[in-house]
Amino acid sequence: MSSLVYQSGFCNDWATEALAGALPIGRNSPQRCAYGLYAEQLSGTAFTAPRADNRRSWLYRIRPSAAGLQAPELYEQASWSADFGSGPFSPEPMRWSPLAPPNAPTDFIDGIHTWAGNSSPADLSGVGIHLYAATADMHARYFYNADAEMLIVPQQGRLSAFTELGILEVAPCEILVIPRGIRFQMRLPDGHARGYLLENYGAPLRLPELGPMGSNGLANARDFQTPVAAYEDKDGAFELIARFGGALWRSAIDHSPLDVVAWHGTHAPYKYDLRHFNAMGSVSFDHPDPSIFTVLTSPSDTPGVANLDFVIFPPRILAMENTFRPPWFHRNVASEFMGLIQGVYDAKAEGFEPGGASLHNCMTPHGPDAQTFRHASELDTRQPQYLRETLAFMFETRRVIRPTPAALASPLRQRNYLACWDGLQRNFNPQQP
Ligand SMILES: O=C(O)Cc1cc(O)ccc1O
Ligand SMILES: [Fe+2]
Repeated sequence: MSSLVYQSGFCNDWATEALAGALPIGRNSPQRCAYGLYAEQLSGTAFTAPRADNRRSWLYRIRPSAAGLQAPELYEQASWSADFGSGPFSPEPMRWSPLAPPNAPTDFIDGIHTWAGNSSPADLSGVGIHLYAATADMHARYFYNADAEMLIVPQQGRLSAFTELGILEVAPCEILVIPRGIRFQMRLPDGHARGYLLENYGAPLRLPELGPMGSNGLANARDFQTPVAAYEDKDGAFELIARFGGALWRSAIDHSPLDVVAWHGTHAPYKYDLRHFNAMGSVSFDHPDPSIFTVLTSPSDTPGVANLDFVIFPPRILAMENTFRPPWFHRNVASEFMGLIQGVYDAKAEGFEPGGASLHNCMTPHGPDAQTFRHASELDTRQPQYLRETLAFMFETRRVIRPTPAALASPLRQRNYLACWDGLQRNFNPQQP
């Protein structure tokens, strides 16, 4: 991994400068900024959001964001959508094999394929769920998302994000969060990358409460990393792509927008290594609800009901005695979109591949496949069980998740997914308690 410098903590009130003295002291907007910089505020929450939820940063930049831009024109990228349809769609459980790499050179923006989602950017709630597969750096172009905070889950290949607020590099088993509005250019240090992208149209992701767990555990705040200020001072013919209102817009820009020399505030990108997640679980019996593995949550207006929970199923030790240890059979009011970063997921012996995806919607019955059920019913639970080198995740939402027409019709769709429960034969015998 490269020698990038990060600041540690979750949504601290950061302060960082690439040139000494670039940050004003004791005020945000002096009459004249040091080095001839312009001051600009970027807010990610309402001005009046409670202090604990409030996100905004002050940027000190070579040119203000409004300068040097031509009027935007629509940019066609047909595979990235925010229209999740309105007609009926099947509640059947669905599963897909991984995306193949693109044939032609494709950058991160063009490599996004929308798979599912709910609500809309216009409602400021809901999510867009996408897969990405890319083989090229973003060249002479930059991007920002006005519609959503972006949660990126790499599955293959590293990503290097040069953002307005600094540079972050992530590899599989790490995640990257780029808040609404932050401009960036994505580069691929390995020449290819594949993974999952969630657009969060709702409240910014935050750490879940820990309740009776106490002051430590799950994702610990100090393991989150935010970059230090870094800038480009480049004039030239570039383009700035904006995600706005469910469409992409392209503007010519005469300089690099990554020209922030210093910044301070709470609205900033961050990365997190999922291997630092301190998994909690049952040390007596029974399989806990998966909310125990929440990494980040986007709350809704209803207490306890999230717009999105980002949940992982990390390597861990199962100790529960006289218990059916894998996920139980269930039907939930919440809807679940899952992906696999590496290894095997403990509810599915086969068919759920790294890079693949599954969807179990509101009240759709699902659970361990027949092979997993047989094995877990016979296991000696006096011994602990070591789940190593596995990493699955779930985007769990309060709203039904609508697959896109492209996902429904995709050749990657495993049409026989339902058959994984076929082998669960009837064992009932009223004579044998
Ligand atoms: O369906 C799944 O595999 C995800 C899941 C895991 C678990 O441990 C409990 C409930 C649940 O929905
Ligand atoms: Fe589930």
